[in-house]
Amino acid sequence: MIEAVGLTKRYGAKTAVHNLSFQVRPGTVTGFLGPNGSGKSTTMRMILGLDTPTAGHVTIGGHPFRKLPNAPRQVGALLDAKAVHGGRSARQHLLSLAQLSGIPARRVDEVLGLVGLQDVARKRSKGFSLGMGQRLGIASAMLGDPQVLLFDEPVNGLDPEGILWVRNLMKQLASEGRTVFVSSHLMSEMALTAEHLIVIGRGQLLADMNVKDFIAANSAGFARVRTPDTEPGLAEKLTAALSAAGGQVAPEPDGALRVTGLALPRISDLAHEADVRLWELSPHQASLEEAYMQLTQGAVDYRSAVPPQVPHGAVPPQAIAQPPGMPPQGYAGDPPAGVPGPYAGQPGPFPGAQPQGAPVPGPYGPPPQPQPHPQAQPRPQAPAGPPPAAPADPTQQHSEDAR
Ligand SMILES: Nc1ncnc2c1ncn2[C@@H]1O[C@H](COP(=O)(O)OP(=O)(O)OP(=O)(O)O)[C@@H](O)[C@H]1O
Repeated sequence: MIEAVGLTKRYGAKTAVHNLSFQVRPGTVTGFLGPNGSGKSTTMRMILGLDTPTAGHVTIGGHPFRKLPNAPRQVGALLDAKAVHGGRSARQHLLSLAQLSGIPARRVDEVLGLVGLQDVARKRSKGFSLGMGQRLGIASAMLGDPQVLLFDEPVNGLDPEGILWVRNLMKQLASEGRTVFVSSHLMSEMALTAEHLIVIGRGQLLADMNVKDFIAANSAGFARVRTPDTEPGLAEKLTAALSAAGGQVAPEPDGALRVTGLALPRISDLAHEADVRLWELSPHQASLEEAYMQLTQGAVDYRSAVPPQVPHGAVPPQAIAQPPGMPPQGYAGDPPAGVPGPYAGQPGPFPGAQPQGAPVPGPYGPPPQPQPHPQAQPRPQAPAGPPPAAPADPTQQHSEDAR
């Protein structure tokens, strides 16, 4: 298990990570999400002993990485796939890592086969594509058959077959009882890969919960209702009836109606009372991407000049409070100065965080109201995994000194 407590990292005046506390448990793929510059890589580097926290601490199996007995044999990481000597072949690269950690050469050939690089094993890695580099990085991480694995953007540059392979690999590793912590910007992929999410924005914890709860907590479900196309005027009649009953009704591009604020049975009854036949009445839930965009709206440091639309089914924009010690910054899309965000003035160490264990809104009820957030959600203990065997050398990745 990885455990961070009050983890903080400042680079001069810049606070990259602020008072971050979370646990990454074995037996589950835990996704690590956050906008660009939110502190994911910094957090991963601190976990791997490559950066020293300004305050707080982070441990793996109860020990700081640097004090782990035979750390490289217990923890594997992919931080930067380009951190490879380009003049060496894939096999030479892995062999040198293996030799440093006392891993037999046959394991090198095993992992090359595992990641599908056996045919190019003797080619210089500088000719590798982005996807091949990612596979080599994953091979390095898995070289020691470690119990704890960290992957920073592992599917970056992979083709659809490669993405599917990484997804299955992560799940397989977790099902073996390993701790798998993976960052990604691809929400659709995270929704398929991770069971649990840790979301940060501007270095602060925004959410620590399972994917299903995360979507429910950060988006409102809706109903799609369709009246017969053959009978003009029915949609308007139904809209009037639903609106009078307190529902919010919006047209969908295909002519159906999107209804929030009313439960499905109530919509059905109201349609019946208004003598409106229905061709469709179906429940819908926002996607992880919609929920994520909604949660992190106030915590995005870098965005295009044209801000994205707030997705349908998502809760209203939320402001992420600035942590103490962080310089005031102006962000496109932030609430105007002086307008308190919904979390302003709320107690607790993570003012921008989402509640865990808070009542999850009904799928067709009003959007959820933000709450102060306890920092850890109780999760069932995963079964113990196989003992760690051999190394991957995260210190091959760029270090604090190198930055
Ligand atoms: N060595 C450093 N010196 C100064 N500032 C740094 C250093 N490393 C990171 N930062 C800053 O800390 C913040 C967090 O950076 P970090 O790379 O951890 O974010 P990230 O979430 O991994 O971003 P991305 O998704 O773009 O990879 C950024 O503002 C970054 O510029």
